Amino acid sequence: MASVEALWSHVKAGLDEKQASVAVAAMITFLVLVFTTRAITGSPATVDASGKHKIPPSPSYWIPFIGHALSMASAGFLPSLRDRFSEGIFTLKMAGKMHHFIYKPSLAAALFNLHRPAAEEQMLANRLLTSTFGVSKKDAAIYNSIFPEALALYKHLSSEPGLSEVTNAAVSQVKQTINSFVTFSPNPMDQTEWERMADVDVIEESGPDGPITQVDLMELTRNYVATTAIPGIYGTDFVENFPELWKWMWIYNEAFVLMATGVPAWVPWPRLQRGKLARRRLLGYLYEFNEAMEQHMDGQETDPKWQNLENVSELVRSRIALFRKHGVSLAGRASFDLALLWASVANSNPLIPWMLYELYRDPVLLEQVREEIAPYVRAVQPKNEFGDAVWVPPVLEDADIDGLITKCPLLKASYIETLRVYSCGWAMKLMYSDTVLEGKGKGGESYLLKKGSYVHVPQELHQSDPAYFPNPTEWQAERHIRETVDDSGNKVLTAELGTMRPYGGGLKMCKGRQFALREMLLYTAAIITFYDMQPPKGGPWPVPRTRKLVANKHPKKPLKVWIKRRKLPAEGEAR
Ligand code: HEM
Repeated sequence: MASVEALWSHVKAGLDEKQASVAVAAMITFLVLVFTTRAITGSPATVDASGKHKIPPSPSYWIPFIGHALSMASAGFLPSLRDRFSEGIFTLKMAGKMHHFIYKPSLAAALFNLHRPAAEEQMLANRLLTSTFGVSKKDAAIYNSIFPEALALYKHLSSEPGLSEVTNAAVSQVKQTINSFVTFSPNPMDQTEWERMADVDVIEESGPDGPITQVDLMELTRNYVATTAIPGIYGTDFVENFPELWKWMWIYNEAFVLMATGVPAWVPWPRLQRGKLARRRLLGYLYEFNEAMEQHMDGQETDPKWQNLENVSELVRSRIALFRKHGVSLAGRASFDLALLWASVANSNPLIPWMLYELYRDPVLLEQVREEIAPYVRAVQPKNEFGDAVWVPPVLEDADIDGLITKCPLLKASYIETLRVYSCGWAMKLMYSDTVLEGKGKGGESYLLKKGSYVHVPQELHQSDPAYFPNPTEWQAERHIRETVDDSGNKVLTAELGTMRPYGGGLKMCKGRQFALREMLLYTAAIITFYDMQPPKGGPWPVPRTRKLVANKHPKKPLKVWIKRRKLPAEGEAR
């Protein structure tokens, strides 16, 4: 108080009497406005004019028009409102618009299951296509007119035979490369691209337990997964021809939200400027790829660096065919491919290092998972006929993905818990007409969402809700395990997503979710089979501080680990 008075006398000293009275009047007007706003805004849940539907509750705010917008910067703001409003929905006012936030699973399900025209569902996403992926207005209009057809092509990713083709391509890549996930070579010429990006440092070349390497786990894993999983979608040439692809992708990802919120290009924000440069590079690569695909599909000769285009997936081929048929420009195709490529790596790849981190820091669970997956990830050490001086790489003979999904509940529960703790997807919809959300179940209320209001489902609000997940900040895979009894009376353990919806829902639901499940189980299972990890120099595992990056959490500082090879059963040896 004393400092406010001191400040005020300082201000007064610099003003003449007339100026001072204007300043006093302005300040009083402002305070009256702010306190009146605070007094008249905010309300508990009320009912609409018909008396049938509820209007969601809303907290009060201080500043007219701006409303709650400033409070959104605080990480604890939305969780505090979740704990205050038990209805599962509340409304905030920001920049003059109503924004409803939903965190009760039944209301989120009701929102996702609304039968709205496809064009309405796509309308907001169209803005992203332009602001973030750089689609021109002309190509966006064409896409709008062919949206249902474009959407239908995702069957080549989400159902058979496409799903198996993409998954088998990843399995085949993992078989070929798992031994060079870490090469343990101090010579950069012999290291892989994903190692060089992970600040690799060989600690010991030939200790009693074999070589040890220090790496940044996030960088190593997300780049390894991108380099070996994406050939199944974009073919091998695309990934091999652009070794800097992933470097630019992660720089672009850092600026994704700034681009999505439409921060103008001229704002000198270094992260935004770097993101725009990265987008130019990525679009350049994808343009070149599309040019080569154009020639390939027309039966023309391509540059020798594009000799393996026949292994591009049916999903990508059929999209190009559709875009060609409807006159989407090559630049437009590059932008739509950027959207698909980004969706394919940005969400799942950073979750795999988190799953590894959580498993390695729980040695008991790690051993249980290793035991559970052993029949489905068959890895052996071939006979060494050259003596100890020569290292013979172990072999990943087979990875049975169906077995991992259906017979390994602890692994699957670890995947679900990793999604719960580390993913923070956010679905957003605009109401083009007054809409009633019918909450299902006992005591399910219906809510009226007015035309022109926005509806958000920040998945994290539910995923961190202690009412559903006790001690929500703790990673506990076992919480997702359920025991059931099968037809023969045997106990069966299963793990399901339950009330969680990390992939969204309805028409816009993630089209890569089936592949993401397979990818996360495959890579985690292969890596924990072939490698051991520990914190650098031993000791307890650090608990990294995190920041949100688009739809995932990322470590604020590099997540360094020491990695060494695991001893695998010798060929022909009983397990
Ligand atoms: C765990 C990993 C993943 C998560 C949590 C995730 C989540 C999501 C979410 C929340 C959406 C938006 C839904 C909406 O707008 O309501 C989405 C869209 C999409 N995802 Fe994923 N995703 C993951 C992995 C993948 C992968 C690996 C692929 C491709 C291989 C993929 C392809 C897509 C596509 C193409 C869309 C856009 C669909 C459209 O435009 O309608 N996703 N994803």
